[in-house]
Formats: sequence, structure tokens, C-alpha cells
Amino acid sequence: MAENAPVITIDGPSGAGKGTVSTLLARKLGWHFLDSGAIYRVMAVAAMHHQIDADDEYGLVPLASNLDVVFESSEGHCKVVLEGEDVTDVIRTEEVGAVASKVAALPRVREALLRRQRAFRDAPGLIADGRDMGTVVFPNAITKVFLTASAEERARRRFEQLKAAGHDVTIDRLLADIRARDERDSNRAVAPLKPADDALVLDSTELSIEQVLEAIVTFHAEKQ
Ligand SMILES: Nc1ncnc2c1ncn2[C@@H]1O[C@H](COP(=O)(O)OP(=O)(O)OP(=O)(O)O)[C@@H](O)[C@H]1O
Ligand SMILES: Nc1ccn([C@@H]2O[C@H](COP(=O)(O)O)[C@@H](O)[C@H]2O)c(=O)n1
Repeated sequence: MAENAPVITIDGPSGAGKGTVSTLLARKLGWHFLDSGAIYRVMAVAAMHHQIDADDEYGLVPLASNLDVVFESSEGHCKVVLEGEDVTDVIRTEEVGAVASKVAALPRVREALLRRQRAFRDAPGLIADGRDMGTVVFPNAITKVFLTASAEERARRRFEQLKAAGHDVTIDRLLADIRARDERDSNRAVAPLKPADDALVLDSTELSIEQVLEAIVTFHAEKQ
């Protein structure tokens, strides 16, 4: 039954490696994958398209409740289509990430997106990546991980990633963006970024992607 399918939650700040490790873990276990940040990023783009301010809670709630988005997965690639338009690349920009974090601070918007996120739970299991997966969206998840790394290391990783994709960025700018996002995500009134009480807190600053994956697989095996 979908509502009883096991869930592994991987929460943490931007650039900690959640998406990378969640994708690998989902592939390894053959489970589904929820990138909840993508939903908030799509909300940000929808707000921009409809010219609704990122702090206009009453204007954004109907948009969140009726968000016309499709995640099309094929051959390891996920295409994101908002209101018929391919926004796969647009949602990944730092600008959209910053607006997403403002929209995500609004309690009624979060509430309106809850059911959509929980609908990803399905057999044989779900890997859920985000900020409040273990604390709010899937509090009864079997295994919870809070993956972090120093802000400097996260900015370095993001720099390498964006540089490889041909973007013109500086580490200083990325570090400032990461710190601003951490601050907003950690101090908002609802569903702040924090580890669940029963989460494994894993600092990946000095760990490779493979070491992080191994630590999570071992922790999950101990929970069975
Ligand atoms: N342990 C690691 N060591 C080195 N690089 C890593 C590690 N984990 C992830 N990376 C790299 O860091 C970059 C950011 O990783 P990723 O996108 O998975 O982070 P994230 O936590 O999902 O960020 P966001 O929440 O902003 O989506 C990627 O280029 C990824 O390959
Ligand atoms: N469960 C979540 C996931 C994301 N957010 C907000 O969205 C922003 C973008 O997320 P990324 O993981 O794609 O970087 C993030 O900064 C959060 O503000 C959230 O609140 N809850």
C-alpha cells in the first residue's frame, strides 16, 4: 500500500549533496525519488510568471493548490514542465533558488504543497530530499538523515558544478547566497531547516559521495 511504503528522508542545507546521494540511493534500492526543492523552485517560477510577489501569501496559495506541473522521468533524467513550458534548466538557477526560499517561508503555501509531496510515497519505497522531509512531511519515515557540510565547502562544490555547466559565477557570490538561504531556511516560523530528533546527522565536508552513500546504507540497514 502506498501510504505504508517505507520512506528514507534526506534533509539538509543547499549544496550538502542531498540530491546527488538521494538519486544514487533511489537507483541502488529501486525506490522512487522526491526532490521537494524542485516543487518550491517551480512555485517560484510560477510566481514570477504570474507576477505575484514572493511574500504575497494570499496571492500564492491558489497557485500552490493548483500548481500545473509535471515531472517526466526517463532514462535517469527528469524533465520539469510548468503550465506546458519546459522549466527544467530555469528552476536550477541561483536566482530561482533565492525566490523559492522566500516562497517556502510562507506557512499557507507549505500547507498547500503537503499533499502533493506525500503523493510521491509509493511501493517499493521513497527517498525524499528536502528541508522538512523527516520533521513534517514524512515524520514516520523509517530512516532519517540530516546531511550537512561547511558553507565554504558547499559553495566550492556549487562553484565547480556551475563552472562545469558554463556559468559565470564567483565563490564569494555563491557563499553569500548560500549563507542567506541557510539563514532564511533555518529561522522561518514553519518547518525550519533542522535535523529530526531521530535523524543521523552526517557532516560530508570531508567525505566523498561514495562515503556518504555507504554511511547512509549502513545506517538504514541497522534500522531494519
Ligand atoms: N561528498 C561530496 N563531495 C564532493 N562533492 C559533492 C559531494 N556531495 C555532493 N557533491 C557535489 O556538490 C554539488 C551539489 O550537490 P547536490 O546538488 O546534490 O546538493 P543538494 O544538497 O541537493 O543542493 P540543493 O539543496 O541546493 O539542491 C554537486 O555538484 C555534487 O556532485
Ligand atoms: N522540503 C523543502 C525543500 C526545499 N525548500 C525550499 O526550497 C529552496 C530550494 O530548494 P533546493 O533543495 O532545490 O535548493 C530551499 O532553499 C528551501 O527554502 C523547503 O523549504 N523545503
